Amino acid sequence: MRDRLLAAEKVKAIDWRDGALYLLDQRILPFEEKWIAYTSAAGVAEAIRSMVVRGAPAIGISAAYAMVLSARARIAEGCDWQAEWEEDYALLADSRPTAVNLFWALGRMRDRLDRLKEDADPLAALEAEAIAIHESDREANLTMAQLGVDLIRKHQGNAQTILTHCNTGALATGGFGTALGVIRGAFIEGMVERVYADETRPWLQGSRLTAWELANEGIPVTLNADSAAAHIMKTKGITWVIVGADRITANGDVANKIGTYQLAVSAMHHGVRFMVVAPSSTIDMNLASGDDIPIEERDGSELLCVGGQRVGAEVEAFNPVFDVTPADLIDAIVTEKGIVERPDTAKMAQLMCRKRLH
Ligand SMILES: CSC[C@@H](O)[C@@H](O)C(=O)COP(=O)(O)O
Repeated sequence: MRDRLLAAEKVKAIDWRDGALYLLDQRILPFEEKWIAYTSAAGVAEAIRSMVVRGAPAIGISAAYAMVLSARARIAEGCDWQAEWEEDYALLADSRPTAVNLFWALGRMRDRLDRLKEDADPLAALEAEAIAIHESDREANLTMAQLGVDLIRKHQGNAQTILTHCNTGALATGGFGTALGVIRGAFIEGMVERVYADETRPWLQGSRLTAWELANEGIPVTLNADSAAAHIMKTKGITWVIVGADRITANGDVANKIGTYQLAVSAMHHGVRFMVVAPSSTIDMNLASGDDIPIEERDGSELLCVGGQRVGAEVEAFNPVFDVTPADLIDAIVTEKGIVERPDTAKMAQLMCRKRLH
């Protein structure tokens, strides 16, 4: 299955070459495929903030490369380059608050620098670390896809009708996706009849990105309004809701794109299984529960305007872009270290002690 999964890796959103970070501009997909080259950490921080690049793992990978760009520029400037590198670190850490992969990747880059032998080349070491972070996310996607497919097979086998939310595919990761990776794997194995993709208001990751990724590969996909999800669960024979995550806490609570929580409540009501797929870099064992997760609120204009055109009345808009699904609504969390069914604090702690399966 691994080879067939690798052959399905067609789209990518992040490219590190010729000493620059290239990002596929996700603000204008699916109408235009435009790559932007970044050569400074400040540029990458702005790309994360403005969502040129988005999705928890992709944000972390981009930040890691940004720290290489920072080191190159700061070393060239001379003086106390590490102090200025720390300023870039803080700038990146401030770009988006919810996805913990950002802080995890930045932490790994700083650790690499701290462990550096005196005569070692810091730039080469940081670049190797960023590439390792990128590669290991790609590997994690492959492992999670295989584990997720096995889990589906264990419960129901073929003929899955799956509902998903946001975009968790190649555009959001270093490989071919977390939740969308499992869906891709299940399709390759002949197990998927149809995928329902929530449009994911207000940024439309579902209609612009997920529908585009799935349609490009010939995976049967139907787009629906977020508010149609409960009706679809009731009438369309949904077997699984499969989503990604931006931060999972020590008790198994999951922060993900706004609207995920109501999907989990609905899934429980309709007896539909609920799977979360995320690499261990998304797990934050420092937070006891989802109540502690900082939830990003973005500008109200994202709600009040569509395609740059004002559609809402002249009122204030509240735009939290993530929510927290409590662990007791989740059937399984699939990671590259293994699967946790019916997550709780003890099971999450056991999972984090395990080695990666690849
Ligand atoms: C593999 S991506 C998992 C999550 O990052 C994804 O579901 C999500 O919520 C992305 O939010 P976004 O605001 O588009 O960065």
